[in-house]
Amino acid sequence: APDAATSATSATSAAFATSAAFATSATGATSAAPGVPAGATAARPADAATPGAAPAATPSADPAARRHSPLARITPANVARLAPAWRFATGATRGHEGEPVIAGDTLWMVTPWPNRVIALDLATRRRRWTYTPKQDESAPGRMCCDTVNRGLAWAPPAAAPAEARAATRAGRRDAGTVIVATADASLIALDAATGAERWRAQLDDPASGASSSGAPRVFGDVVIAGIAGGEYGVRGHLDAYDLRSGRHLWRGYSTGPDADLLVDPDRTLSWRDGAARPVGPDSSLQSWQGEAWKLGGGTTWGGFSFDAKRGLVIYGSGNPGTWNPRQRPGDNRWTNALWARDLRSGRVRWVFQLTPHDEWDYDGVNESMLFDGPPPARRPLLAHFDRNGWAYVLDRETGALVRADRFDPAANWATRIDARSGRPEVDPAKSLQHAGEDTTVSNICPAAIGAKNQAPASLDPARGLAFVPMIRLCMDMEAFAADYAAGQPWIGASYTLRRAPAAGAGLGSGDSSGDGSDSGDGSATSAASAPRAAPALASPGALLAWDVLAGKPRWTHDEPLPLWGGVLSTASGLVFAGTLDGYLKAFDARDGRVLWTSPRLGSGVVGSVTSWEWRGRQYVGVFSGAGGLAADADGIGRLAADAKPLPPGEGEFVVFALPE
Ligand SMILES: O=C(O)c1cc(C(=O)O)c2c(n1)C(=O)C(=O)c1cc(C(=O)O)[nH]c1-2
Repeated sequence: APDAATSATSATSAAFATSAAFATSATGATSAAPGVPAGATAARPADAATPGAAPAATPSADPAARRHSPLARITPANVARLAPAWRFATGATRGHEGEPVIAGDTLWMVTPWPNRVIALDLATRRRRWTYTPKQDESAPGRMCCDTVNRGLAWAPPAAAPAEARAATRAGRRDAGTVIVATADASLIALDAATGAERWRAQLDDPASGASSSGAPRVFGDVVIAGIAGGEYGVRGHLDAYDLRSGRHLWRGYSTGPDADLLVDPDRTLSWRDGAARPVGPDSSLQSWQGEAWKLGGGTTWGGFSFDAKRGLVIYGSGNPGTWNPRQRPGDNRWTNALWARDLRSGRVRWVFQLTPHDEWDYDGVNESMLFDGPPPARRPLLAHFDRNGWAYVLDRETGALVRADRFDPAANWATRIDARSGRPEVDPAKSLQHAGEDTTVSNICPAAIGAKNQAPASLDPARGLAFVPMIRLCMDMEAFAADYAAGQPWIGASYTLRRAPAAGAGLGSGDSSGDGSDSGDGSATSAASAPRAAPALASPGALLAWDVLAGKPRWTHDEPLPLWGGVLSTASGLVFAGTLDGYLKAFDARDGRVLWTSPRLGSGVVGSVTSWEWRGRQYVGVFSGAGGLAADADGIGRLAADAKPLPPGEGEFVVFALPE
C-alpha cells in the first residue's frame, strides 16, 4: 500500500468496524464463482454478501452502494501518469449516466435512448453483440429529465443454474444474465453471452407517463426494479421478479392502503418521538386528502442497496404529485421517504420520511450507503445525502434516526431537524404552502434539483468519509393550480435557479473546514490562489468530503459547475469524479488536492466513474455524454462564472490506465 493511504487509514481506522472495501478478494486470474469465465475479477462484499452471487468487481455491483474500490495499483503517487488507454463510441447522444458492468473479459453497457445493450470483448474492444429493444418512439417524450438510463444489472451464472447447465450442454460457457429497464418501462433479461432475450416484464403503463431511468439490481436470485414518472402523477412502486423465470414476486406501492404498501401496521416501524414505533393502520391514507394518493408520486427511480444479513432492500421514494403543495394537504406519506423491505416478501420493515409534505421537489431517491458503526457495538447504519441538503445516518435495523446534519451549508427550507421526532421544522419564509399559489418565494436553498441529485456518492469505510458530488444552487419558486391529465406533465410549480450564498467560515473557497485534523489546505484547486476572504457566492458545484459519524465536512473542493456524475474512491486513497465541462479528475482523499486532470473529453460527464482490474492492470473508466437534468445547460451554464458545460455530444466510454 502506498504511504499516503497507510497513514491516512491508520489515523481514522477506529471510525468503522468494516475497514474492508466492498470487495475483499479475487483480483487475480482465477474465477471466484463457479461458471465465471477465467480471468474474471469477482468481488464479494465484506458485510453484505449474497450467497450464490459473485458480482463483477465494479462499484455498481456493490450491494452496500459504497462505490469504494479495493483496487490500489493506481495511487496518489502515480496517478499523475494516468493516460488514455482506449475509448468506445456508444452511437448514442445525450445523457450517459451510470456505468457499464464488467465481469470476466466482457463489459456490458446500456446507452441512453434507444437503450441499446452492448457487450464488448475487453481483449479486442470489439462488440460481441448489440441488443436493441423494440420500443414505442413516443416513450422518451414522456421522460421528465432527458432520455437517460443509469445502467444494467448483471447476475452470474451461479444465480441461474438452469441456464448455466443449458449453456454447458450447448457447448459454450454461460456468462450470466444481464437485466435492463427501458424508457417504455419494460424490464428485460438477456443471455449475457449472446444477447438473446430470456424474459421480459412490463413495469407500468408508459401511456400514463411511467418510464424507467434507473438501473435494476439483482440481489441473490431476485431482480429489483423501480419506476419513474413523479412529474406525471405516477404512483410509485417497487417490484421484485424471479431472476430465472421472470415471474413477478411482489409489488410494494409508496402510497395508499396498507395492503398495497405491503405494510403490517403493527410491525412496520417509523421514527417518532425518539423511537422507532409501529406506524398504525393506513398511515399513508390518513396523510392525504380524499384520493389524492392515487396520483401521489413517490416514484422509485434512484439507487438501491441490500443488507444481506437482514435480507433488506433499502431505497428511497420521490416527490409527491403535484409539486403544488396546496393541492395535497397532509404529510403525503410515504413520498420522500427511505424504505427497508424484506427481499423475499416485499414486507416493509421500516420507513422514514425525510421531507413530509414536500414543497420543493426534494425526491428522497438518492442512494443509501451501508456501513457498520465503531466497535464494540458495530451498529448497522446507513448514510444518505438527501436532495434536501441534509445528511442522514439511520440505523438500518430499525430505521431510527442516528443523526441529521446540514451538508449543504446554504440549506434554508428547514431551520432544524428535530432529533426526537425526525421532523424538519419548515421556515415559513421559504414555504410555498405558506405563501400560497401564484406567489414567488425567493432564495430557497437548495434548488429543486437538490444539493445532490441522482449521481451517487462514495463512502470509504476505513477513513469514515463520504465523497459527495454536490450542487450548490438556490431558486425562486412559485406554485400554481394544475389539472391532472393522464400521460401529461403535472407539475404545478416553476422555478428559476440562482447562485447560492457563500457559506460562513469553514466552507468557503480556499478555506479548510471541519474538525481541524487536516493541514489547513482543504480546498485543492484554490490553494495556490486562495482568496483569503470568502466570496459572496458559493461555486455552483463541489466535491465534499464528509465525516459521516461526526456529521461534519473534512474538506471541500469547489467546482464551477454542479457535479452530475457518480464518484469513485479507491483503497489507495484516491477519489475520482467527472465534471460537466468534460474532465475526469483524481483527488487526494486526505485533503482534496487535485492530483490529476484528464485531457478534455468530447462532452460533459454525468456518468459514474468505475474501475476494474484486467490482466494485471487497473483501469479507470467513465462515460462522457452530457445530459440528464443537467442538459438544462442554459439554466445551469448561465450561472457558472468561469466554465461552460459541454453540449450533449456523441457518447463515449473513455478509459484510462498507467503506462505499461
Ligand atoms: O419524480 C420522478 O419520477 C423523477 C424521475 C427522474 C428520472 O427518471 O430521471 C428525475 C426526477 N424525478 C427528478 O426530480 C430529477 O431531478 C432528475 C434528474 C435526473 C437526471 O437524470 O439528471 N432525473 C431526474
